[in-house]
Amino acid sequence: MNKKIAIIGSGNIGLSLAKGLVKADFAQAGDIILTRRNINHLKSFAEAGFVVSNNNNQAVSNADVIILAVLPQQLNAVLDEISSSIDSKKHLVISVISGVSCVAVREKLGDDVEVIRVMPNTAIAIGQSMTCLASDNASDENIISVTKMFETVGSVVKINEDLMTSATALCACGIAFFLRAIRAASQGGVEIGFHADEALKMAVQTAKGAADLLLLHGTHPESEIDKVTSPKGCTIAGLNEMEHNGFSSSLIKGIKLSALKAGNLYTKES
Ligand SMILES: NC(=O)C1=CN([C@@H]2O[C@H](COP(=O)(O)OP(=O)(O)OC[C@H]3O[C@@H](n4cnc5c(N)ncnc54)[C@H](O)[C@@H]3O)[C@@H](O)[C@H]2O)C=CC1
Ligand SMILES: O=C(O)[C@@H]1CCC=N1
Repeated sequence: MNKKIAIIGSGNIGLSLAKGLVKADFAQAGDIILTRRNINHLKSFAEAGFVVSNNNNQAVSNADVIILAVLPQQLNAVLDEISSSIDSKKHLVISVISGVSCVAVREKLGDDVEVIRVMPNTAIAIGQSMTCLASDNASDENIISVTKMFETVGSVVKINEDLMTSATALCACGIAFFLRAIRAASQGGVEIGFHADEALKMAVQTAKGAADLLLLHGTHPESEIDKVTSPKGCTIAGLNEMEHNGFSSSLIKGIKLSALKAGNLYTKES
């Protein structure tokens, strides 16, 4: 892509995205402007060729695609700051911010600005994001081009905007949920005899294998589980013990709470 990209708010997700886009050869580091209030934190990125700045307006003026990646509670100040530099004919605005509608972004930036909400996860840094995308006013052309952009760094699903907070919980927060499950498995591994480093390696590869089975076979988890659970065997014994202790229920409840929270992270007044 020969368009310039400004990432406004280069923290965890902004930097993961920047790394992923360069790794995927979608953009050159020099075509990505990273902003942050304290650019000392972006030293390694500047050394890697990214343009770094603490001037959001200058970044917006020098870019075509504006990616908003600050925290919800930091957004209003940023929108007020950049609104005069936004040109609806030139700029496409992409927001990765949880719980903020396209309408809310346009209320500050202007009615005719095209806004696309995108919900990636941190695996975007290695091209493995599950990214959900929604918009209420973007042209088909821009939806297609943003879909292609995020497909270079993972899978993309277009959803209705009202499901965006659910996507946040399942996919963006989901990274943490699965990581915690892997950590717990490795802790179990230590208790039954492995050193921590080997237990972690074993748990990680086993989790990867489980996910890949579903991706490559296109099967339902339960059908793969059926292949592991020998009658009167040790898998079903362990699995049922986990269920008696609320394994599925606790994941479901956590995802529901995260989705609820994701919908309440932003207030227009903040
Ligand atoms: N971390 C994640 O896995 C994901 C986060 N998100 C969303 O992305 C947004 C950012 O999340 P994180 O990266 O986790 O937060 P973060 O706190 O790591 O990053 C936010 C960055 O914005 C910078 N910032 C704050 N005010 C600024 C300003 N006025 N000008 C320029 N930079 C400014 C901060 O210095 C910080 O580096 C949030 O809205 C979150 O909901 C979405 C998907 C996944
Ligand atoms: O925890 C959060 O609020 C952000 C949104 C999705 C992932 N991290």
